[in-house]
Amino acid sequence: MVLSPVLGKLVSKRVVLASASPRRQEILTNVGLRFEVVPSWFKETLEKSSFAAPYEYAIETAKQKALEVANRMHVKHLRTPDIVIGADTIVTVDEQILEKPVDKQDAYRMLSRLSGKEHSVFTGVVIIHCSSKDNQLETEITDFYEETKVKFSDLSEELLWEYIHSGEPMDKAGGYGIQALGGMLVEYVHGDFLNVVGFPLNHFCKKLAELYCPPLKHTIQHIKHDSIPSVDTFESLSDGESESSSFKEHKGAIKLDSPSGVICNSENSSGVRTGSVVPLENQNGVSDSAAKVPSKILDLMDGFRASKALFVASKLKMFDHLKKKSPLKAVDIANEAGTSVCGTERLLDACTALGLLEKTPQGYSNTDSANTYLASDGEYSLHGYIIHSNDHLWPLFTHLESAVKEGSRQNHRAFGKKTEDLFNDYYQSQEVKQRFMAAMHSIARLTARDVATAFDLSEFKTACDLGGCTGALAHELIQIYPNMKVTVFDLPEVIANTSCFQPSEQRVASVTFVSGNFFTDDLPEADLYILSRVLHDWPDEKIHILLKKISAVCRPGCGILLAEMLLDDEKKNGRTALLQSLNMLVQTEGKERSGSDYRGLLEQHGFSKVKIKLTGNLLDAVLCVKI
Ligand SMILES: Cc1cn([C@@H]2O[C@H](COP(=O)(O)OP(=O)(O)OP(=O)(O)O)[C@@H](O)[C@H]2O)c(=O)[nH]c1=O
Repeated sequence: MVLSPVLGKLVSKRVVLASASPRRQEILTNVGLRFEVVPSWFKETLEKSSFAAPYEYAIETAKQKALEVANRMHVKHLRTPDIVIGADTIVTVDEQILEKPVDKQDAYRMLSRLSGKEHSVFTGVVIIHCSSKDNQLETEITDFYEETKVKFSDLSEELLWEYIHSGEPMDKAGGYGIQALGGMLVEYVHGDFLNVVGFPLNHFCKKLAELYCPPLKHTIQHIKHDSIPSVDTFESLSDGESESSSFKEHKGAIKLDSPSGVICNSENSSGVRTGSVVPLENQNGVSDSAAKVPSKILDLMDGFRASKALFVASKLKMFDHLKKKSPLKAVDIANEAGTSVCGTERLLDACTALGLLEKTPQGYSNTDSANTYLASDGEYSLHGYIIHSNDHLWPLFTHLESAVKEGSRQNHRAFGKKTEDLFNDYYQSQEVKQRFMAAMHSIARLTARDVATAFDLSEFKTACDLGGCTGALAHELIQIYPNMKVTVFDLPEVIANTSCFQPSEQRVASVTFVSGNFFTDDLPEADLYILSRVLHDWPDEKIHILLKKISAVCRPGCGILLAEMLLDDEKKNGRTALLQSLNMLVQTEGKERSGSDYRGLLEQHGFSKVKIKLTGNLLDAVLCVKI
């Protein structure tokens, strides 16, 4: 990947964003960084007058936010993160620091000060590298700030109040959001736009490049003093693992500053190569046509081949063999897996090109990602979900065309039987049941931390995870909220098979398993009801039945926590969630919904204060409280 090798250095690290700001999450998610969001509880109350310059205040606040999270995660015996990122954005005008307005009057005070003038927006950023020595947290802190100048037009009273009543100013420094309605107030911006939005991405990448990729001697002349190292410098650092499809479109179209070459695409179905710098004399006319190659479309055409290569390598346990011993030659792996040598070699080579394996003259080895996510014993292994995708979703997706024509699920076509109840199918054979539970478990393990920390849930003393399956989320919750007791409520055939998914060393006593059907049986009492990947299985009518039932047993102050992939309101961005909605079409009567859709459903049953959090992980979170 040309653009993201610096971020790629963070792939195998546990990165935490210590910020509740949805804008920061979005900026970092958009560039393919994988991170957990753990909002800081640090109160922004440092004495401003004790700082010589406003940026010092922003940096110190960012530092305190990040340190609070690093300490909390360490002290609570959670896995200490590798890196915590904190940020603080402030606006300064007439030597005054403006933070987020406390009420509409305060927003009016701020915006009228900014009217017709130039002001500065500073974001202080802190990157903390954490380690644990003798149970003590050790930190190495890197900080920086970015300043952007913004000028507002003269704002009339009417405009000011209309803007304030839109609600947009309230959670934003200086009382405006340049990325939305607030953009209409702005005459000019000098500097990094994203810095105003809340995170100076360019400067952040430079810092990472400084920290992780000190320039090699022979490339120094390519790096302008004030720029992110130019793409040919990144090229030599690129590790296939960091490849993310959202950047691929740029490939083949980018001409390097360096006179020595052009970037073209590695072998795809059109026979055009990608990813390497090709000297001019070797181009064979590729450079002219490369700009015209529709890389994104070609990648999509290849998408099913790549998925299937991953599925088959997982099914044949190749990542497990390589985790046990590596490097291994194709012939050794073929012997282990009982497969042909020529077929195995092609599969391993394809997996190497997909960035899942590394290949040297000594043989093949797993990448760090493959060890973590693809080997079946990895802590965050996706093996269960991959096998479910291969054995269950793949056949269903071959009938997508019928699903789209008919607007309904295709279980009868894929598996030759009509499904009256989705889960009947899953649970009638032991093998299918185990496979489905392993799939749900792997997604739950991967997302549980982000869901559990999306909001401060410490006020809820008891929780009931309806359809909580193996209890993965329940176990995460009691780690983070040690005083919480969690009941996992699921069908008897699920509860009977949870034992092999239980953690060995945790305080298991705080998690209780109760069997029942949430549509037909009484619900256990709880302060907080959790529905993780449940509502997306059902049409609105069924959701109303369930929410009505939960509402009836909820006392005022009790809550519901939803964990779902949230669609954007316009249903046009976020391909994972939109593809997941197709996934629901082929196998259920349900669908994915937006945060506003869920808000609407919840409010009809007396739940209010609906808060929506995009976590940057596969599942987002929605919290609401019964009034
Ligand atoms: C000027 C401006 C600011 N913001 C937001 O203002 C918040 C600043 O507050 P903070 O204290 O730095 O962050 P926070 O939101 O309280 O989150 P946290 O990091 O948890 O303290 C951040 O959200 C920014 O995006 C915009 O979205 N657009 C703009 O044009």
